[in-house]
Amino acid sequence: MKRLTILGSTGSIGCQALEVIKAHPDLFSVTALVGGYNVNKMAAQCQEFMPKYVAMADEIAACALRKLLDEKKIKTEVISSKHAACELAKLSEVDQVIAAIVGIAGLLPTLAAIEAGKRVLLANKESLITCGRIFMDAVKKNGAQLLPIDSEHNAIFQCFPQQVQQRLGDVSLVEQGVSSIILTGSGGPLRDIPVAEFGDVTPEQACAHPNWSMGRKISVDSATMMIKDWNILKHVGYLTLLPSRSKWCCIPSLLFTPWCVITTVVYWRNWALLICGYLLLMRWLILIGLSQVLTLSIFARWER
Ligand SMILES: NC(=O)C1=CN([C@@H]2O[C@H](COP(=O)(O)OP(=O)(O)OC[C@H]3O[C@@H](n4cnc5c(N)ncnc54)[C@H](OP(=O)(O)O)[C@@H]3O)[C@@H](O)[C@H]2O)C=CC1
Ligand SMILES: CC(=O)[C@@H](O)[C@H](O)COP(=O)(O)O
Repeated sequence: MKRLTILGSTGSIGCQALEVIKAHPDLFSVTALVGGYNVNKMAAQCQEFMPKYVAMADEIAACALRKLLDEKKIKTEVISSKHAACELAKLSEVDQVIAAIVGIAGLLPTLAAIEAGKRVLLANKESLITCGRIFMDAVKKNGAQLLPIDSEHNAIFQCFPQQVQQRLGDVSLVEQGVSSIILTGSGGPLRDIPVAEFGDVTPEQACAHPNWSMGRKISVDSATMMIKDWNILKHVGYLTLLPSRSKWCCIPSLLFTPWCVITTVVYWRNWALLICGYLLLMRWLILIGLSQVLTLSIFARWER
């Protein structure tokens, strides 16, 4: 039984992670949840998953949550200090941490989990974009594991042999025979809107991705294609690849695939190429990460 802390449990990735856990109660259990300000959603999650601890982003949200939990006689301990999320990320009784707080707020709790030597399933792109080298050094120093669970990085990860997967951040992909890596981009909801009309686009339009159901920040990053720049920056930190040392390609004009099925192509020096993608289910990636299998050898029960 793997015991988990979920950072950002009230968000899109967090809720999907809880769906995975709910479908596999014999394999995974929730020890701690961390949310921001969505008190009602957190109360519902506490009622369903009975975590031992919860952290909220501020004391107002924590007080409101304590009140709701008291009414329902739920015993979860609710905290909200400055370091509350970090404390729950490094609990000794926790095996794995899902890092799915959006933005820079996710940095310190994720780093705390790494410093505690946890296996970290990383959705928070921002940590590697801003602090890739620091994070990868901390992974090595503390014997932690970092597994990407956003679609692009997980797809690349799946294309590598196990000896590379186990040494990411500490191995030269060029020396391992990788020639280049291509990301695809769908263009999201604005794909067919001329740039000249972007000024009239509403937040709701920008967040209405035709294929993925994601939080608002990542949806806007996808709609503006900024997400692809983020992803390249993130690769540089995560894979220890400097753009000058390897050919980095992100060619939306060539690989503008509206379906979001193939996310990555890895070219090898021997002319082999490995293509990976997912059928629009973040739950698959989460399950692969949680179950510690590197290939799709586990059958997802909710699909039966
Ligand atoms: N959604 C997806 O399919 C994908 C997401 N990602 C990445 O995963 C991360 C999460 O994305 P997503 O789930 O879409 O985002 P959401 O906006 O849906 O959720 C964000 C989560 O972060 C929490 N949060 C926000 N601010 C704070 C804070 N100050 N302290 C503690 N918690 C906070 C929110 O809490 P609350 O709502 O309670 O305020 C919520 O639980 C992002 O970095 C994104 O780039 C990567 C690949 C795919
Ligand atoms: C689900 C996920 O991880 C996103 O990063 C997604 O891949 C965005 O892709 P598009 O911007 O190409 O739609």
